Amino acid sequence: MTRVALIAHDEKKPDLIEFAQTHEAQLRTYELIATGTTGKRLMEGTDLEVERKESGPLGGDLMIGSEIAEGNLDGVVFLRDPLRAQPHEPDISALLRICDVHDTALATNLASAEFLIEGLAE
Ligand SMILES: O=C(CO)COP(=O)(O)O
Repeated sequence: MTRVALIAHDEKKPDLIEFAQTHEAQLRTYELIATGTTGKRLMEGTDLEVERKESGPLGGDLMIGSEIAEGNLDGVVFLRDPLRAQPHEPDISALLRICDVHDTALATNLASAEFLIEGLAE
């Protein structure tokens, strides 16, 4: 089954929830994983089942990166906050890097997330 990670920084969580609501039918056909707070908010805001990892600052980005390294993920939607520094910036860079190492589809804004979610359906 297609497996997709959904992650958003705090300022971008409302955008991700709205995106998930809009694409809920499509997302339901995927296995979903998320960092801790993002996963909680997704399950509160939609009827989607989401496997939750640790919160990002506590290692959640690295846990998702490790799934990529193991070949378990088909795509990542990661709505980063481009305007605020994050304390776990090295973990974020590691996740982005491992996506490129394994050629895993990665969307870091809503416009590309639309393509990713639709593209994986094909
Ligand atoms: O910090 C994050 C990604 O870098 C997201 O973590 P949360 O989903 O726990 O807020």
